Amino acid sequence: MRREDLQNTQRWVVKIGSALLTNDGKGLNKEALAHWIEQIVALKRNGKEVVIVSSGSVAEGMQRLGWTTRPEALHDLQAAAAVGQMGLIQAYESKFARYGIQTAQILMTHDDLSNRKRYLNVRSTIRALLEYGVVPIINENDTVVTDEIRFGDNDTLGALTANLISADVLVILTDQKGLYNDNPRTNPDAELISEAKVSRKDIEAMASPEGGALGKGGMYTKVMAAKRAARSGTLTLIASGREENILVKLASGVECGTLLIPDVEPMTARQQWLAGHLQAKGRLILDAGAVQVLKNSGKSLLPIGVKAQSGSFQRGEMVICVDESGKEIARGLVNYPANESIKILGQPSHQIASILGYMEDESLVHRDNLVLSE
Ligand SMILES: Nc1ncnc2c1ncn2[C@@H]1O[C@H](COP(=O)(O)OP(=O)(O)O)[C@@H](O)[C@H]1O
Ligand SMILES: N[C@@H](CCC(=O)OP(=O)(O)O)C(=O)O
Repeated sequence: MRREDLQNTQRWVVKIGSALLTNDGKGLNKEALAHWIEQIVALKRNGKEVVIVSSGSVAEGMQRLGWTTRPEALHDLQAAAAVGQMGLIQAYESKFARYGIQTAQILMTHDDLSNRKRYLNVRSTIRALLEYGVVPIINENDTVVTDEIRFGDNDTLGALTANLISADVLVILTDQKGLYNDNPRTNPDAELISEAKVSRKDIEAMASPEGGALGKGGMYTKVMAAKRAARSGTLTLIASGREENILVKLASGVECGTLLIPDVEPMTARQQWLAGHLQAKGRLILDAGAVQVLKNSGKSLLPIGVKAQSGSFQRGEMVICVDESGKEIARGLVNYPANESIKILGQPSHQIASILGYMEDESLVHRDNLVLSE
């Protein structure tokens, strides 16, 4: 993959972070917004499809409510987000309208993406919108999520969106020029990394979770987002939204920002959906034989290879499969609820019916519902 190849890419997800969208915490930076929109219009005229993942609702809500510091309490954050989302979407809508381009608001939660039906629905809605030339503008549905089930940062949402629509490119615009080998906010000698493969282990350590006062997740969630995006073969660009014409420059292959190249085997759409489940309800501890079978032969997980379990899960919920040292091997949807699976652990599958009185499946996790972790 070379920078010039970016000219030939088609489907882009552009994530614009809180740190960038707001004027030092005083509401939205409407001038900057107008400049990104102008560039997105240019990309569209060049034949690209663009989906925007935009933060900024909490910051805009704080401004509208006259609050100067980001509230701590969840209900206050949610109130600010509900007020601010109005302003955010108004700003996008009115600016795109000047170019005769329609926009659409999509608010998503983690639940929407882990429920297979809702996931497929939102996927076809976004595809339809793109077909009609509309620019979808996505944010987390902050008003309905609780702390345990939120994405929190929009980098993760951007990556899952890129997976959802098999985007070619995920651009993460932020307030730094890209990924540095150390946090430039605390280390003035930190150097910008122009290009790296996503499988490089050291890039995670370089990226600190410390962000600015308004952003969530810092650079760490951006690097993790690039790794997630790579599951659909999507390449990630982390770049400064403050640089003039940044999107147009990136699209024409100019070297700026950090290019994170997917160098891992892309997953199938179903595997991406499985891997995108951020919350698991339980753990299964596998013996060494089962670990090998899962890793090397792509077979289902049978109860005989499971030594222990924890957590309370229902049939069809996500569980993490770990080896005896606790290292994650795979994730998958379990075929039996916790109170039944505990009875069949270590047992051969032909015993399931006599132990439980019925047999749903001979496996605890079927291979179609299983995805290997890194
Ligand atoms: N290695 C790094 N390179 C660049 N920025 C970093 C790094 N580690 C941490 N950061 C911090 O991440 C911040 C961007 O993240 P964040 O504040 O969450 O912004 P956003 O709202 O755009 O997601 C930067 O301002 C910077 O201070
Ligand atoms: N959904 C929140 C965005 C969360 C957030 O700040 O994320 P990020 O821009 O990744 O630091 C909002 O609109 O304010």
